[in-house]
Amino acid sequence: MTRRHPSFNTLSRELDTIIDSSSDGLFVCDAHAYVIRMNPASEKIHKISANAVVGRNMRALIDEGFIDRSAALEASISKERVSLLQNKGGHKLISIATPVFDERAELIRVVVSERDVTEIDALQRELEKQEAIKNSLRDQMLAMQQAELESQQIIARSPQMIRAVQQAMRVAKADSSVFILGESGVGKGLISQLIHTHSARAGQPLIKINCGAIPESLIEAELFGYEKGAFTGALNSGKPGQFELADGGILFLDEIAELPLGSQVKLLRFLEDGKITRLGDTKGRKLDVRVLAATHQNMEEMVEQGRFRLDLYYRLNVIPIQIPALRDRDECIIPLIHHYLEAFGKRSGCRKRMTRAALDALCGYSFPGNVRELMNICERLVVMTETDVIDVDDLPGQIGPVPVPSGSEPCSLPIGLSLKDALEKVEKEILARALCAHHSQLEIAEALGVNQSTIARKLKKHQLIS
Ligand SMILES: Nc1ncnc2c1ncn2[C@@H]1O[C@H](COP(=O)(O)OP(=O)(O)OP(=O)(O)O)[C@@H](O)[C@H]1O
Repeated sequence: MTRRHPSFNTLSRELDTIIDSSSDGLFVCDAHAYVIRMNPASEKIHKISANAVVGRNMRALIDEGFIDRSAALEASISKERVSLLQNKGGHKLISIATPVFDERAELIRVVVSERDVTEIDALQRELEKQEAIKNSLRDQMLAMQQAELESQQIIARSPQMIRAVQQAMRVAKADSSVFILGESGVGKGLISQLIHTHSARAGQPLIKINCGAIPESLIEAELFGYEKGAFTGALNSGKPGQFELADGGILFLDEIAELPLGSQVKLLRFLEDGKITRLGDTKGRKLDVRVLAATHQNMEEMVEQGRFRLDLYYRLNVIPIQIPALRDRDECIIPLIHHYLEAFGKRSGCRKRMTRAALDALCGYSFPGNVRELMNICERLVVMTETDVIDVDDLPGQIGPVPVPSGSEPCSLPIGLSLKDALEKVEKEILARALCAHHSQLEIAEALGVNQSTIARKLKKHQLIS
């Protein structure tokens, strides 16, 4: 079946219907901006009848104050599409004038479409207002959170650290176990406190146990308690373990990777059924304890080596929070320095400030001991610097204006030094670094592979402690 082309009359009727039924205002002008027709929507927008406008020139309508500007007039002059946004009787009107050309590229008509955008504009403004209110509320909330964090002495400025803190605040409300991961001194203990403060158990104890600091033979009794006669030297009365002491509250197991395999089994059992059994006892005790665990070890490696149970690792790792190393959060370094200079300054009654060069040198340092090392450096600087201004020369040897690549020589030795003096100097430097990176002589001794009394003696000899 062939389709017949519509006649001119049919086309014209169709066009009339389209123009008249359009909800946008439409009007047509000739090449000299005389109005030829105006649709009902346009009559409504301008509150005027088409009869009063058709045949009139746009210039005259402007002169009579009917409109301020005419898109049709401007398009008839420029012979280009013109868009105008104007106010008309308290309404916002968008007019788009499109020139129409004949086959000889002569302008023959200008078609103008108009739309009253007052409502859209009002909606847009309302939306912007709501957005501004939302932003200001969010800023207020962030400022409050920041103030709260600072009151808890937690400085978080880098995106990764802010994320870790936000995660901690979020999981605080849930009652699940949390696994806090990160190098030594990054603030895992601090995050455990934050979780405690924001949890429903805030009014109950937060008990911290460093699993690495308790001898293997004692840890099970320490954690789970014992009954009388459980072992030689056991108290006659028996003794509750830390789990029982933390009942209703939170138990923070730091250095969890150091937990012996026997205690790992007991911990797993507790995480599964909420029961512990004292050493020498036969019946279990039901307890209500939330467990937080932390480690600086690579747990996957520990599991692979058979030193940590896979099932316990999975059970603990349900909610992991990774705390980034300080060298990976540049934005935190200067705020932390200011925070600790201020805190130690207040404590010792001598306010100190730091030169830009010293701050730059510290920012370029890798802080193997993380925030703890930064804190110790600040404390030493506040106490030891004689002037009020701390400069590069006052910084410990390992930090200097030119960063020393890690793994290279610990300190530069003057030529001509005797072997004995050179060794002394290197030993002092190594001890000074270790002092910054660790928080006890025991830790330094472990890190350097000597016993604690040697460390104590050498620190004294080099006058690194009084
Ligand atoms: N974001 C921080 N803002 C302010 N002080 C911090 C921050 N992070 C850590 N500190 C401080 O650094 C010190 C070390 O932190 P913390 O003991 O929590 O580290 P850790 O990761 O638990 O170390 P370790 O694994 O050796 O136990 C603490 O004195 C703590 O107050």
